[in-house]
This record gives sequence, structure tokens and C-alpha cells, in this order.
Amino acid sequence: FLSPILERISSCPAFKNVDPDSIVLDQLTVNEYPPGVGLSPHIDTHSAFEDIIFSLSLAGPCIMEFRRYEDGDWCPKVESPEDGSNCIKKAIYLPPRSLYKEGRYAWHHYIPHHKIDKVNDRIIRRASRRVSFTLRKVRAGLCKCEFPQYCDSQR
Ligand SMILES: O=C(O)CCC(=O)C(=O)O
Ligand SMILES: [Fe+2]
Repeated sequence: FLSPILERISSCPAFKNVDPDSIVLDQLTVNEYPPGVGLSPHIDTHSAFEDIIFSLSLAGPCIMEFRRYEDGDWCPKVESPEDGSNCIKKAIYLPPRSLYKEGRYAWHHYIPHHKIDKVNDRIIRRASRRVSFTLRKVRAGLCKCEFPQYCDSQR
């Protein structure tokens, strides 16, 4: 099941000039989200995995939200992005059968616990469960990224 997905990733035009050894993905996490169930905010642990992460969404759609804080810490109470709040907020719609690549070293990400998402004027119903396959590369040494405020290897 995974071989064609891994082949598709490595033949992606974005990797044309990239050393193939640097994109060997050797770890898989499978998550199942029943309708309305989300994912709590987190930054993936830097010391455990390399920055490169791919996630394949299957079954139902969802919206994943991202927040970037300058000082690194999650702050549950956030004003709207328009009023000069303390973080940058982004949201990405993940339709079924979509694959996203994300460098997550500086971004908290989460899936709100909703059954209905509103995107601009569209209503998106999470009618079915979502299953995600997240592919990563296990890190061999300490993380030396440029984001010490988010990095468990450097804090
Ligand atoms: O379900 C997803 O696409 C993301 C899962 C995730 O963020 C994680 O396993 O760290
Ligand atoms: Fe994550």
C-alpha cells in the first residue's frame, strides 16, 4: 500500500535537485479521527524526527489550523488575526486523497473539535471519519534547527 505513495513523493518536482537519501521516510503514524474529533495543538518533537513531514488524508475531509508564535509557547486565548494578535494563524483544507508536505518546526498545528467547518462562505461537514497516514524521517542526532524557542534539543 505504501510503496506507490513513497514513489509519488520522491518523484515530486520539488525534489528534482534533492539528494534522494535526505527524503527516505522511515516512520509511519496512522491516526483515525471519528467525526467531530480533532487533534490538540502541538509542535512535533524536533529531537525525534527530521523536519520533512508528509501526511495523506483518507476518508473524510478536515481543516488543519496552524499558529506561529514568536516566543514559541502556545497561548490558548488568541484574538482574531486582524487585530494584531500575538501569532500568525493559517488554516489549510485537507480534502480526501490529498497529500501535504509540511515543515512544522515553528508551527503549532491542530484540528478543531468540530463537526462543521466554515470556510469563507462554504460549510464543510465532517460527516465521515478521517484517517491520516503521516510519514516522517527518524532523526539520528540532535536537532540543530534555527528555531531554538521551539526545539527540545536546544531548550
Ligand atoms: O492527521 C494529520 O494529518 C496530522 C497528525 C499530526 O500532526 C501528528 O501526528 O503529529
Ligand atoms: Fe503533528
